[in-house]
Amino acid sequence: MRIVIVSNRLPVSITKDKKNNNKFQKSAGGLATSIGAYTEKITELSYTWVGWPGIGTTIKSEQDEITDSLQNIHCYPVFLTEKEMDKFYLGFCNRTIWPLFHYFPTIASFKKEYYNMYKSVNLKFAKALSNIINENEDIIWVHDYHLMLLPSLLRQSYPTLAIGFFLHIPFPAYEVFQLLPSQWRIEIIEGLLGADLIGFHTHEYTDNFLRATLRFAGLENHLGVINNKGRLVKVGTHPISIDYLKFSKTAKSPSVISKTQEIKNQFKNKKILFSVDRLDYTKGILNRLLGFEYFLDKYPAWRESITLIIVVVPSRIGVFHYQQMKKQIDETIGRINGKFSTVEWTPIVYKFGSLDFENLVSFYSASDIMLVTPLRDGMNLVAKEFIASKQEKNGVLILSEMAGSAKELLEALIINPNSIEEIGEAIKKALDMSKEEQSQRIEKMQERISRYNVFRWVSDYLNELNKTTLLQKQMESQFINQSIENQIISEYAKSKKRLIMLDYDGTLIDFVNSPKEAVPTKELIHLIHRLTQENNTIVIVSGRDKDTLQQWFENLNIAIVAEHGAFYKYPNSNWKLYQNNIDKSWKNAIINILKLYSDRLPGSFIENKTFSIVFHYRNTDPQTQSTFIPELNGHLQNFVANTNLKVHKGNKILEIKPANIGKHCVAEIFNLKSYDFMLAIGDDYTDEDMFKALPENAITIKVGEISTLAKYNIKSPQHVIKLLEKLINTTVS
Ligand SMILES: Nc1ncnc2c1ncn2[C@@H]1O[C@H](COP(=O)(O)OP(=O)(O)O[C@H]2O[C@H](CO)[C@@H](O)[C@H](O)[C@H]2O)[C@@H](O)[C@H]1O
Ligand SMILES: O=P(O)(O)OC[C@H](O)CO
Repeated sequence: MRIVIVSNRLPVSITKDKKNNNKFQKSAGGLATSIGAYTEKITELSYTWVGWPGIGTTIKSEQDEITDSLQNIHCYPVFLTEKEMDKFYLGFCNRTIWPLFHYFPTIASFKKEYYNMYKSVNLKFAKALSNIINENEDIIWVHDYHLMLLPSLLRQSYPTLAIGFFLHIPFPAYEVFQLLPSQWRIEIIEGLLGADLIGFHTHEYTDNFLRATLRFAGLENHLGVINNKGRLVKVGTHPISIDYLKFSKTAKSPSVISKTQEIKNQFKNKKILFSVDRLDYTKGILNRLLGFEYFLDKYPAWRESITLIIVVVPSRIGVFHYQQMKKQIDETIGRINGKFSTVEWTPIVYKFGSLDFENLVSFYSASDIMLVTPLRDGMNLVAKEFIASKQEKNGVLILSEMAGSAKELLEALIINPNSIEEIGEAIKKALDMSKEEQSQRIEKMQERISRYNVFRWVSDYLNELNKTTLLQKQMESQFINQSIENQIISEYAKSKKRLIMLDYDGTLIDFVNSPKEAVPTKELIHLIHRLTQENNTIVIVSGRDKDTLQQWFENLNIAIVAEHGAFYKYPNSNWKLYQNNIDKSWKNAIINILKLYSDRLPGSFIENKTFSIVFHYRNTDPQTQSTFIPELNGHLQNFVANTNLKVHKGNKILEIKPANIGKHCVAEIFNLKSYDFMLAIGDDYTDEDMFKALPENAITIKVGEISTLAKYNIKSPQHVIKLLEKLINTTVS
């Protein structure tokens, strides 16, 4: 078993040294830090990490050299050209998705050329992976917003491959996701649904994704499991964490203890406020500075007794808004320092660059207050790293409620980062907090992060992925397999007189938006015609009205059962009523109720059949359906209580009909004993009546995965058609 981690960026980036030799440098950012912490200690699985090596060479010999050297550190490169990086990485990833998913829609750019390049780079990753994938051995774990189309691209070639996807940034609310052009947003959702497990940091992001899936792809979920055309996809919350022990041990190491002391000495008699981020407008660095200014203005007694150390690592400098942010940060720091500095004191100490690990932990450890103020952040690891480094259990974390980590680090001082006052007042509150309270709060947070560390995160995620693939296999085992199919074909071939009962919608043809559009294709008519050529009685057993069925199948030599059994006709004969005196007096009352609801639910309509009434809601807003339909169903159920009517919930319909009308009628209409082969296929609740009424030797098949009275399940109408074709071809050959 091998785990293949796929992310845009490899954990190392290659740069050139002065002699033009390749030099490896650790990649910055949360994804590389968190997954890197896991791969550093990985023992139970072998692994390969696939991604961009930070260099855009197109020279084959150079690429080969890089590929070879990366192999030693379990990495496999996907080379992206400068043009690809420009339109894919700086373009769609960081000018479209990043701002949009972080709720900055006004700076998001919606350029088609960016999206086209995004598609083509995702395809490039899929092709690169095809060089190394072993479908039966590998688990593929795709990471982050750069590669949201990749899961379904892989799924097309590898139907049984275990694929996980994790999004490191927020998945936004429906209204924000909706801002993407319609084709892009549906392709993104479908792209993600190629995975077996889709993970998010918080329940909020999970809910947002499930809502978008319902609205834009019409797919419902049951406890986070989506059935995507016969494939199960689990959507779940997996809050990422850190290597707690690495931080806590390093904080206690002699060299860090001594560095911590050095920092404290450097800022003697001053409280240290600390912050560290990638340069990003989402991180709320400006508001943090303004909050500090507010504090210094409002509490002048603290001046000269407090210093803010702010470290910002360069990031995505090719995007305008990042350059602009850098400029604003520089100017604001200059202005605040100009306003408050004295000969002996500079309020803000600013480093634009990276800190190595020991220095980072020393600063966490030395600081009294940590400021984490993102305007929006998927999780934010910095907050957790600070807590893990606080081995003396002193210090206060000020944390934005817009960070995913605020859902877990409840003992932090939680602030709204848009409020300069809240940031400033939180600094004051932190300074006033007793040592005892600081220690109690930190201890609780440490307990949580040490337990739920990055290794636990990985193992929980992989367990969940494994469970989902097992669930899928379990579901698959219900379906007709090759040996059952062979058995059916052989029984068919041996038999002399056959009765084949086929439901129509959802069995021979997929559901469509308007029932009138579900006209049988020429191919389907031809198939049924060929079926009737043999010693077969073919019956279409449908809930549709008799006139429609008559019109669609008029030239075929088949029997038809219409309106779920209210009417029937044998081949080449006239329609008959299954029962005389069927009561219709109830219909107006039901129609009046349904009209009230239909007026309130745009897209719904009422179908008035001879003996039943159907409320169709396929084309209505999926979100509204979830509250509206149970309400209507409840109303109807109460209304029909103590009558001989029944309300049935079908595929995006509610149908009201007399209880004694049903597809069980096939057992009476046809002389079942005269047939030596009986096959019934249907997808609907009404087909269960047919399955139940047939004798033990009948072959009954349900379309879809739902539990059923039928002997077997089959995946889809397309599979039904294939099975019927095989039956014909068997006897013909
Ligand atoms: N100046 C500096 N010097 C040295 N190290 C520095 C540094 N600035 C930042 N770092 C390190 O880089 C990492 C940053 O991770 P974050 O989670 O804070 O944000 P990021 O946006 O990169 O990650 C994305 O992925 C992570 C993981 O899923 C999510 O938490 C987050 O919301 C999402 O945006 C931390 O490990 C931090 O220590
Ligand atoms: O530097 P980037 O653009 O690869 O971003 C790194 C962050 O971890 C993104 O999640």
